[in-house]
Amino acid sequence: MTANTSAKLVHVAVGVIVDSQQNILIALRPEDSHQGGLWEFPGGKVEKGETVEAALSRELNEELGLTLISCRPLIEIRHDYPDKSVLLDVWWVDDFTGQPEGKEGQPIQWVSASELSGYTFPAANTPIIHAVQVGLEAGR
Ligand SMILES: Nc1nc2c([nH]c(=O)n2[C@@H]2O[C@H](COP(=O)(O)OP(=O)(O)OP(=O)(O)O)[C@@H](O)[C@H]2O)c(=O)[nH]1
Ligand SMILES: [Mg+2]
Repeated sequence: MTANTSAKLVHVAVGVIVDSQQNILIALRPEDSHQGGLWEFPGGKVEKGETVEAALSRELNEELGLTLISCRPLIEIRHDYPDKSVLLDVWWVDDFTGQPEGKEGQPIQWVSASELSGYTFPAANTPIIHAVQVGLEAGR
């Protein structure tokens, strides 16, 4: 049987969380996960019947213990990995409450926009990182 990649497109809600000092929160993906051992912007799969914002809010709570207050769309990226196709729906997270923790044991780190270039992310993230750097330079 021939796989139909578009039928398997995985819709993912992704948050670029920015604090008052313009630092960005990144997390390390577990070794045994898809694109494991690479850094990511927190988020996860949009469930059936869920809006992207609701998925983002749920994922930020599950993964980091944060409560989302406000977010705005940043960029949408469609990327085909050899084993999987993803639609990354990326949002600025401008306001949240709570102190982020790696609730699933994942290391987390606050980094400046320029420091992002020193971390290895999945291939799909290259245009996201560019958009974050341009956006923060322009004062969003
Ligand atoms: N969260 C997140 N996922 C990303 C990024 N870049 C990227 O290619 N992905 C891909 O998006 C897909 C879904 O993300 P995820 O693993 O966070 O999904 P999830 O939280 O629902 O995890 P689960 O499958 O263990 O329930 C993965 O295939 C992952 O490799 C990113 O910056 N953040
Ligand atoms: Mg996730």
